[in-house]
Amino acid sequence: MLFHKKEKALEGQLAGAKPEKPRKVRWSERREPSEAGLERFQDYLQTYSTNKDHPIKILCSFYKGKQKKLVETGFFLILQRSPIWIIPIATSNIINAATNPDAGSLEIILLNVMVALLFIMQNAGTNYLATVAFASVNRGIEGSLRNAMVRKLQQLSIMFHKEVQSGRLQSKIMRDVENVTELLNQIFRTLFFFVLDISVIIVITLRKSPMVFLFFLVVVPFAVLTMRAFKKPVREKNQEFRSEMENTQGAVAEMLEMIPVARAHGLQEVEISKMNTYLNRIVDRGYNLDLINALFGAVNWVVFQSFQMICLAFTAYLAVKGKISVGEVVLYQTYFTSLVGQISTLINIYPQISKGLESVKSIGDIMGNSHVEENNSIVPLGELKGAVKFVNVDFKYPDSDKNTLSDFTLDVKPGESIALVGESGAGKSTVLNLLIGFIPPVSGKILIDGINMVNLDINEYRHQIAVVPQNTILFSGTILDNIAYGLEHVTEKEVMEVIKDVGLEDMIEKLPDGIYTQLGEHGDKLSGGQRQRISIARALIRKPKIIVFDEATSALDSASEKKVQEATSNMMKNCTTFLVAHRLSTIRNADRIVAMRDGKIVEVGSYDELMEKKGYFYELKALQS
Ligand SMILES: Nc1ncnc2c1ncn2[C@@H]1O[C@H](COP(=O)(O)OP(=O)(O)OP(=O)(O)O)[C@@H](O)[C@H]1O
Repeated sequence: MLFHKKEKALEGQLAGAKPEKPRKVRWSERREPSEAGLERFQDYLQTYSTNKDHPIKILCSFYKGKQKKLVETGFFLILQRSPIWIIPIATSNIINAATNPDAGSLEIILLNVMVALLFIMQNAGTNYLATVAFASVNRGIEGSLRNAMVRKLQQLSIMFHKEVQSGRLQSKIMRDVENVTELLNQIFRTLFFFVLDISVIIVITLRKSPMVFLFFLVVVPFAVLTMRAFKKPVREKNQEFRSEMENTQGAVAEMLEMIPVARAHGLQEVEISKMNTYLNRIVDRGYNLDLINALFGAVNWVVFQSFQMICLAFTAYLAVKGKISVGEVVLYQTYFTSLVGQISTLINIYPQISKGLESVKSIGDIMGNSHVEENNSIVPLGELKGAVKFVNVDFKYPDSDKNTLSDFTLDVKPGESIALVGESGAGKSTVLNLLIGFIPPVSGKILIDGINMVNLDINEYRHQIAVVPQNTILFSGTILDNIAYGLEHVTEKEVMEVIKDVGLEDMIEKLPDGIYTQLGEHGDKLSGGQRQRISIARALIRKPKIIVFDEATSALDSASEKKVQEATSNMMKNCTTFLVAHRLSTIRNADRIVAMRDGKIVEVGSYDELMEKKGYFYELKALQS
């Protein structure tokens, strides 16, 4: 956008910043090219549609095209892990050499120390290389998965977005993807190490002493299960504590939201005592958790050490009987610890694995959702003229048992202004939603410049219309960013013109940064009326051929509204206007007023015609005056 350069310069001046030195591009800045992102998006859609109930298959497909990196990661992980298997062997050899000294003992000790040191040293490098290779795969999956979800959310119908809480969608994009990344990490690292360690230990033990192998086969599962039994109460208390924390988190969020309401009604103490109940419960649960952690931690330690002593007793017995060497006693002791540790870790991460698999499924609520807005693009629209024709349109919301709109027929010429009036729930916003293409008619058709809307490229159409919604939506950015939202070529003069049209020039002049003033989140620093005017300016600057106002001036006082109307009337001569307003004086200048009741058109005519007719519109007007 033309203004961005200037804005950056302005920021630089304010901060007194020096020009930055060229620097190396970091991983986080290496963006996936958009075609690759699109290809990956298609892959994810395909995966989620064909493997709906198979999270493991979905998970495997995330690695598509990354096999080379995975092999590289595996190679470095094996090297990284190798000291764990080599050190006990070297230690065993050294102890054997030391306990049975002869002429070659010192050489054996030196050689084993050197080999062990070599394996230890390489760990630093291979650990780093494994992490780099693995992180690039996993972070890549994390990024492209979020990217695909964002793309899909932009495609899902407005009805879907109205029905699903935005908080749930946010949690899917952030928390669920995080769980999946964690799962990928766990699966690859923990499972890989588990399989490697167990295989190496089995092979070495089987070759050296089948008797010790049999002992491991019986005692290791027994040790793991006993330790697990003692851990169960700790896990349960942990879960209770976690769920209490989650409840409290929800309550804190609600309390923060309610602060203005509570303050306005003098209910601070009620809120404090409500929160105290939650906070006290956390204290109790936390205290119980600490006690049980300490108690069972100690019991667990005792069980583990006892089993180690059993293992030591058994291998020492074999050594006394001359079946194994003293060094091998140490070797098997280390392997025993490693086996018990590995199996326990695997069991402990099981909840994390099942949480991750749940998240893989939960992401499917977005990726596998079929409520996508249809865009047939059969007939090119070209330059929009603004003719709109509703022909016998019926509409029914999916969960509703009766039609919201019935037999709605209206022929609107280019440049005409139409006001929709009627009681709350009459169906006015539904007509506007149909016109924008947010919802399709159940029967009947809508023609835009004579073309059935279902055959249009809906994006091409929407680029030529503008909508001022009931609830003004601003984003954190400058006033300029908010007005020129999505437009690439806008001049300062054009922005200032629309600002003048909506009567915001006085306010902007008083701001030290003018149109470059940063708005807070959702434009919180502005009044309702100011926000609405920015929203109108955003629509006007697009020079649309059809403009839709849904209660767009409700937050303005009558004088401001009149000013906005006068200023925008010139511009609106060139475009078809659809307007919904509860304040009936607002629609006085509309070419035609369409009065609606229960989803049907009751009357159509100019303001004077309808007032003269003394019908439904006249009654509505009388109620307001
Ligand atoms: N997503 C939805 N699902 C089911 N019913 C809906 C949905 N949105 C609106 N309705 C129903 O459709 C009817 C028409 O709603 P609409 O919002 O079009 O009325 P309106 O005339 O614009 O009302 P208001 O002036 O209060 O904005 C109402 O009865 C409403 O309850």
